Amino acid sequence: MIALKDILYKVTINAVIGSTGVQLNAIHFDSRNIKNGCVFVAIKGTLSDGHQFIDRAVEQGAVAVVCESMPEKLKEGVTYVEVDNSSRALAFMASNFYDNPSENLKLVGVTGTNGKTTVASLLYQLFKKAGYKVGLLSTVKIMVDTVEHKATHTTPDSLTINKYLDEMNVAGVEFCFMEVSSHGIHQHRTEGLRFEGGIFTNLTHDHLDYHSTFAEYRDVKKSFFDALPEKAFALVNVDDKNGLVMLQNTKARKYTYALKGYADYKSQILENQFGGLLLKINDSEVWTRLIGNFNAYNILAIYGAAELLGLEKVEVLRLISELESVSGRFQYIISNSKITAIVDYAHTPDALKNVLETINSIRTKNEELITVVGCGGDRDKTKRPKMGHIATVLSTKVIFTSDNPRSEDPETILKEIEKGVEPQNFKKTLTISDRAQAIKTACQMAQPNDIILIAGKGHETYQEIKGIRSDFDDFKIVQEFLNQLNK
Ligand SMILES: CC(=O)N[C@H]1[C@@H](OP(=O)(O)OP(=O)(O)OC[C@H]2O[C@@H](n3ccc(=O)[nH]c3=O)[C@H](O)[C@@H]2O)O[C@H](CO)[C@@H](O)[C@@H]1O[C@H](C)C(=O)N[C@@H](C)C(=O)N[C@H](CCC(=O)O)C(=O)O
Ligand SMILES: Nc1ncnc2c1ncn2[C@@H]1O[C@H](COP(=O)(O)OP(=O)(O)OP(=O)(O)O)[C@@H](O)[C@H]1O
Ligand SMILES: N[C@H](CCC[C@H](N)C(=O)O)C(=O)O
Ligand SMILES: [Mg+2]
Repeated sequence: MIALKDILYKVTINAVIGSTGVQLNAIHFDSRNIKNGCVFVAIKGTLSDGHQFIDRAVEQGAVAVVCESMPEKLKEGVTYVEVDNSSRALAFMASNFYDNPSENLKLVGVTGTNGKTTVASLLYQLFKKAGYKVGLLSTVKIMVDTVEHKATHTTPDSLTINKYLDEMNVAGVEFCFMEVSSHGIHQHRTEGLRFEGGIFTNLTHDHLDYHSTFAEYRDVKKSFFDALPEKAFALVNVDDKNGLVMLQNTKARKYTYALKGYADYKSQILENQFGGLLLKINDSEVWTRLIGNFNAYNILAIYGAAELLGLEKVEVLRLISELESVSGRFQYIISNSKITAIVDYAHTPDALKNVLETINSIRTKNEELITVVGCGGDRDKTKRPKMGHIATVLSTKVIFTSDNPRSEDPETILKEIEKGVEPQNFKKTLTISDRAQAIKTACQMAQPNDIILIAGKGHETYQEIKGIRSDFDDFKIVQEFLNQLNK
């Protein structure tokens, strides 16, 4: 048990009704989870307003309520705290509740449109190989050193983040790498955490359904760097035109990385093949099993971060050469008849373009490149025609299919993707909304030495159609069809 007043440190309070000495056993922001003795934090969400559920939370046993406006009906014996912003309050309360666990380890946040999972996961791998106890909060999974937990978000809510950081403290974790999504920053999920460093990968088109303009999306990312403390490092990709924008108002120590321009950490691609990349980083050569130009940026980011966190340069280079690719990121198999099937999480126009350009730079021109791709429902619709255009321009054949349509009509999404296809490219395309059928058709069409790219879902092991999630794994499915078809 802990007193309410002990977890309100740093929370901006407007008014209090009742005693802040009340004892609590848990914090909840969803009335459906409330049990006796907890505090309910009412948050204005995107679908509903948590303030509507205050009465229900109190009926279910909440002894305290944190809200942005006092409810009309107050219950005797319950404490009500009015704050400026409930999401921020929740983040500080969560951190206080778990005794500020981010202060007991070195926490590094990775933000940007693409590459967050890759950079965070590779840093986790690298620091594990260097012999440390390490934590990871990522889209793919959460790791408390060697113990794996399921991830539901890229950046979980502040209560979940602090709960896992606390577990990491107990396990003796020294470094934790976490993805910081724009939704996460905007919803104050990372507020109140003490970061040792921040990494910016890039900024391209995504989430313009949630952030109304690109400038707003950029400024949300920037606010993460604005909030870094003086002791922290801010490491940004300056080949991206928004890299320096991220550094404009930060108090943190500023570092840059680049393949093209001038930077503190520089790299050059010496070789780029299916076997991996040969890079020159500052003045040393290093081989990595990761593939594609964009991974040269990811490798450079982890090299810089590892050095800034105190690892020895030569050791970092040696460990980079041992790193394995991240699940669902350019994950590939070569079948018996030499068909290459690649599964990649490219779900933004820029990621799709990068992956296709990488494949085109490696393949010899007489093979086909068959791309199977779709776009998620209940997400930024303006990505759809752009991805349709990119897929058809950069592939020899394209099968449009469903990604996670969620609550939307799959056929409507497919029509919006097709709008981006130029007339001369239509003959390259097929539309098969059933994703398994689309993958099967690609396998049937493929001849020896051809390449199949299955984009958009990467590591995901489900598909969500009309709100129902069923098991679905691109990598397993393509393997099965290639086997079945004796290819
Ligand atoms: C759009 C969005 O970001 N939504 C997130 C948000 O929910 P919301 O604002 O919609 O919540 P709401 O349903 O309106 O409810 C408002 C409040 O009332 C409460 N409530 C609601 C119903 C009830 O009966 N009782 C009750 O108390 C809710 O718990 C909530 O506190 O806050 C929730 C709690 O933190 C999140 O789980 C939820 O993520 C949803 C599931 C989601 O899909 N989010 C995606 C878009 C997301 O966050 N993605 C990013 C990665 C994006 C990327 O970079 O690619 C991520 O970091 O994962
Ligand atoms: N540095 C990069 N620059 C551009 N594209 C990249 C980069 N790294 C990876 N990609 C592409 O973007 C896809 C997603 O990569 P990754 O999962 O690392 O990004 P993310 O930022 O974590 O995405 P999410 O926002 O969904 O969490 C990869 O499958 C690859 O196609
Ligand atoms: N974090 C991203 C992942 C998108 C992955 C794609 N497969 C989809 O479902 O749209 C999002 O929630 O927008
Ligand atoms: Mg991610």
